Amino acid sequence: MRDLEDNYDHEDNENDMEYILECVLMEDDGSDEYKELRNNYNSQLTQSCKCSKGVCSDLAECPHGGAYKYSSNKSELVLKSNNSLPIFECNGSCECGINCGNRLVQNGPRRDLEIFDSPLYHSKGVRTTVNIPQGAFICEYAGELITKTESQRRIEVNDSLGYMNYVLCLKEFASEEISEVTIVDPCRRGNIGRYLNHSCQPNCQIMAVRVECPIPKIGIFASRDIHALEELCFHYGGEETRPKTGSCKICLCGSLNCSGFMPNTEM
Ligand SMILES: C[S@@+](CC[C@H](N)C(=O)[O-])C[C@H]1O[C@@H](n2cnc3c(N)ncnc32)[C@H](O)[C@@H]1O
Repeated sequence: MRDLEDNYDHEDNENDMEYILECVLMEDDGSDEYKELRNNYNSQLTQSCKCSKGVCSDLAECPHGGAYKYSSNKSELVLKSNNSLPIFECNGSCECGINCGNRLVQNGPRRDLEIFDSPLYHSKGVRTTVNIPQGAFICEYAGELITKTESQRRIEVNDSLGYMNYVLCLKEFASEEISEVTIVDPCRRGNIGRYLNHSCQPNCQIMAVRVECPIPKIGIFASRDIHALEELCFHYGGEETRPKTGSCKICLCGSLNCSGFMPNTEM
C-alpha cells in the first residue's frame, strides 16, 4: 500500500489544489478497473444532431431531445422541472450552433459565485452574490475521475487522518437498478464545485449531464429560487436515502429535517 502521506499533504489541502475546467482521469494504477475507466473516458458519444438553423427545437430532428431539457427563463437557460432524465447536451459533432438551447453545462460555471468562510459549517462554502432562479446551472462538480477501489482508499485515508472528504459518487438508475456509477474527487484537482457543502434540505441538486463522453458530468443546479448571499448546498447522497452504517460524521446543516449525520460515502 502506498504511504498515506504520499497523496495528502496537510489538513488545508486547498493551497495545493490545481484548478481544472472539467474532469480529468486519475493516475494509472495498473488495475483493470482503471483501464475500463480510461476506455470510457476516451470514448465519444456518436449521436449528433442535424439541426441546421442553429437552434435545436424539434425532437424528431434532434436526437438529444432538442432544447426540451432546458427552457429559457428571461435571461438564461434553466432545467425544466418536469425533466425526464438522462440529459444529453449537443456536442462538437452537432450541426446546431453554439447558442442552441441544449448547451448549458458545457459552458462552465455561472458568474457571481463566491467562496467564503461559512459560519454554519465552520469551513469554506459557496454563496451567490445575486438571485438565482430555480433550475439554473451553478457549476459542475469537477475533479479527478477515480475508480471505486481508489475512492475507497482515498476515503479511508481521509477518515484516518481526519481530513475533509471531497469524493462524490453519482449513481444513475435504470428500472430501479444502479446502471452507472461516476466517482469524482476534486481534493487535489478540482473547481469551485468542491466547496459546496452538504445539506439535508438543500437549495441545489445534482444531475448527470452527458456532452461528448459516456461518462457524465455531475451538474449542480438550483432546486428552488435562491436569494443573493444564500449559501449553496446539495444533498451528498443525491436522491438516495442510505442506511446509516459505518463511521458517520455529524451534519452541521441545521435544517429542520436534518438527519443528524452526513450521508455516508460507502459505494
Ligand atoms: C466537498 S467539501 C465541502 C467544502 C468544505 N467545507 C471546505 O472547506 O473545503 C466536503 C467537506 O465539507 C464538510 N462538510 C460539508 N457539508 C457538511 C455538513 N453538512 N456537516 C458537516 N460538515 C460538512 C465535511 O468536512 C466534508 O468532508
